[in-house]
Order: sequence, then structure tokens, then C-alpha cells
Amino acid sequence: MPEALIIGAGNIGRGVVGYLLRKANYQLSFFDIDYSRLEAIKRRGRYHIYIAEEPVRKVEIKDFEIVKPNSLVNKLADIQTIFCCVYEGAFASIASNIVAAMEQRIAQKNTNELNLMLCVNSIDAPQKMAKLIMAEIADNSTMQEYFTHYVGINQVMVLSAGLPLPEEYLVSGEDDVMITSDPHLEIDGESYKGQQPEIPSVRFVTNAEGRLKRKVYVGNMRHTMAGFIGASLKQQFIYQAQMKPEVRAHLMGAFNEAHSAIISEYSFEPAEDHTWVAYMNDKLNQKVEDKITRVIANPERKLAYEERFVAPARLCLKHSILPYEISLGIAYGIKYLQQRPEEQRTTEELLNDVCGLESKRDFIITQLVKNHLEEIERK
Ligand SMILES: NC(=O)c1ccc[n+]([C@@H]2O[C@H](COP(=O)([O-])OP(=O)(O)OC[C@H]3O[C@@H](n4cnc5c(N)ncnc54)[C@H](O)[C@@H]3O)[C@@H](O)[C@H]2O)c1
Ligand SMILES: O=P(O)(O)OC[C@@H](O)[C@@H](O)[C@H](O)[C@H](O)CO
Repeated sequence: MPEALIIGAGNIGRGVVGYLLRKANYQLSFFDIDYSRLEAIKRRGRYHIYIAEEPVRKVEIKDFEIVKPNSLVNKLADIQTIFCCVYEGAFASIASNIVAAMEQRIAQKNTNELNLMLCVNSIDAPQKMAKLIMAEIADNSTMQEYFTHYVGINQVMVLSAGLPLPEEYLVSGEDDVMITSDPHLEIDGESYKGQQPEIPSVRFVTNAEGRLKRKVYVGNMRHTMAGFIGASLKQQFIYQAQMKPEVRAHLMGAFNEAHSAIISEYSFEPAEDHTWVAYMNDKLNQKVEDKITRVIANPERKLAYEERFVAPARLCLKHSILPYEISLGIAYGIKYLQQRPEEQRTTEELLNDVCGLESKRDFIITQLVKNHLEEIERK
């Protein structure tokens, strides 16, 4: 039986990744910084994944292991497949544990490849993780050689959402999770070390940078924009914003601007890209109870210069596309920040501090956002 360790047993770790690996008969082990929560799941012996299909399907997950904090390094020294389903803030501690595990591996002459799959929506995540590891082994050429030869740090595009279980299903267990329909993963096959396993609904792909940016700049941008607009309409769920025709027109406009920029910058096979667009657009019609608060969590990070709004807006300009609708998403993001009771900064200051936009250098984007904000205020 193949074995995988899932670090970060949250919506994606327990949900999408747990579901796909268990379906492929993997023996699952979970590690999470919240060990008491893992213990509670283990005590119950099972949890459920609800797949948001019509009708909703429920899958039971049992016979899994949990890893104690003081056993993590031993586990990492032994295992070959690790899925990291965390936010970037967890990278430093994971990097330190990988370094400690590499020491053990070298001592044990373990030359089995170790592949770390980074299930994160962050640009350059593998480079950031590699940098943290390299910083710890800067003076150790044996470790550096081992790292280069045997450790793969691989970007994953998680093409499904994982969310806390909506309240109406909550009877069966507090650790159950919901995932959207047709979950699948794309893993960077160019960075992967060794033989690629065959797992249904998991594809090893090339052009990972283009694919990740397509996901984050086009898909996550539109998702978060629906959240910011929905928040201004005092809605609770993403689908409520997506279903409003006037909102959907703006979401589609922003999606099309970002998508045009992405396909101008990166090469995609047209049929594959067509299928991706259809898959993403199908999500607009799904009535999944995905809370706006989840999708717009950490709004300042999401509005940053290299992130899902400003980066595609800049890419649009590079390819002579006016990021008119994406700028509307930024405007709603700024409006959301301004409504926080503790927020004192002016629009100009927020555009600068949060979005990294400079009024001279980024004249077009800042002007578009300011015009949209005036228009929103007039409504
Ligand atoms: N939820 C989605 O729909 C979705 C889809 C695609 C990608 N992602 C990405 O997947 C990642 C996880 O998202 P999520 O929705 O599952 O979040 P989540 O908050 O539900 O789960 C994250 C888990 O990581 C744990 N954690 C935090 N620091 C840790 C550490 N140092 N070591 C071990 N565990 C740690 C937390 O306790 C939590 O259980 C994020 O990077 C997110 O952007 C999420
Ligand atoms: O995970 P974040 O916080 O980067 O973004 C929130 C959502 O957009 C994200 O989790 C999506 O649900 C997911 O990426 C599936 O497309």
C-alpha cells in the first residue's frame, strides 16, 4: 500500500487531498500543529468528506494515522510522499523539520526520493521553501548535495475548494469537511524526483508557473472579487454574489481580462485551456455554501503587489489589455478594508501600503481604482 503524510489537516489536507489519496488506496498519516484536534479525530476513529455534487455524496475516512509532534522528524526521515496543505506562514517550521529529517536520512544512507507537494495558492512557493531549507544547510555541502539529488519540492494546483462543513450537515461530526465537485490536482512534474505515481484525478504537468498563475490570477482573483463585492452587499456566501447578473458580468469581465493576459504570457495547449475555462466557469453555477469570510480572509495579503489582483492587473498592462474590471475588484477590496473599524488610512495610503501601488509608476491602475471607488460611493 503506498503511503503519504499530509501536513496541515485542514480543509484541503483532510478534504481534497485526503479524498483523492484514499480513493487511490493510500495509507494516510496526518500531522497538524493543532495536535489536540488530530487526537480528537483519531479518538472518533473516522471523519467524513461531503462532495458537493447533486445529490451531495458522503465518504467516510477511517484507518488513518496521526503523527505526534515529537515523531514528525522520524516520519519525514522514512516517508517519500508528503502533501503540505498549509499557508506560507508554516513553511519555516516545515523547512526545519525537513532539514532534521535529511540529517537522519544521510546517517541511515536512505536514498529514496522525498517529494514535498506544496498545496498552496502562493506564487514561487517551492522557491521560498527551498530558500528556507538552503539557509539552514548553507555550510554543509553533504546536505546540499542530498537536497539537490533526492528532495523534490513541487508546486500543486488544487483545482477544487475545501470548506468547513455547512451547518445543515453538521450532525455527524465536527471534523467533517466539504469539497467541491470533480476535485483534481496538478503537480509540477518537472521538479518531481523519481518515478511519478499514478493517482486518479492527479496529473503531473509541465508549465507549472503558468498554470499556478492561471489559477491564482484568474480563478482565485475572481473568487476573491466575488467575496469583496458580496461583503459590500452584506451577503454570506460566494454563490449569492456570483448569481447576481450585474455582479457576474463584472466577475466575468475581470476573469476574461486576466485570462487574456495569462495566455499572452504563457503557452497553453488551446484544447486544455478551453477545458480549464469551462471547469472554472461551471463553478459559477454551483450553489456551494462557501462563506465569504473564508474566501476574503487575510485581505491585505490578497491585495498585495505580487498577489491575485495587482499582479494580473500589471500583467494586463504589459500585454496592452486595460484591467478595468480587475481594478473594480481592487476597489471593492479597498472599500472592504476601509470599513474595518480600526482602519484609518486614506485610499491613497491603502493603495500604497497594501497594494504596493505608486501613483506615478502605476498611474493607470491607481486611477482606475479611484474612479471605481468614486462610482461605488455614488451608488
Ligand atoms: N480551501 C481551499 O479551497 C483551497 C484550495 C486550494 C488551495 N488552498 C491552499 O491550501 C492551503 C491550506 O488551506 P486550507 O483551506 O486547508 O486551510 P486550513 O486553515 O483549513 O488548514 C490549514 C491547516 O494547517 C495547520 N497548520 C498551520 N501551521 C502549521 C504548521 N506549522 N505545521 C502543521 N500544520 C500547520 C492548521 O492548524 C490547519 O489545520 C492554503 O495555502 C490555501 O491557499 C486552499
Ligand atoms: O486559500 P486562499 O486563502 O489563498 O484563497 C481563498 C480561496 O479563493 C481558495 O481557497 C479557493 O477556494 C481554492 O483555491 C479553490 O479554487
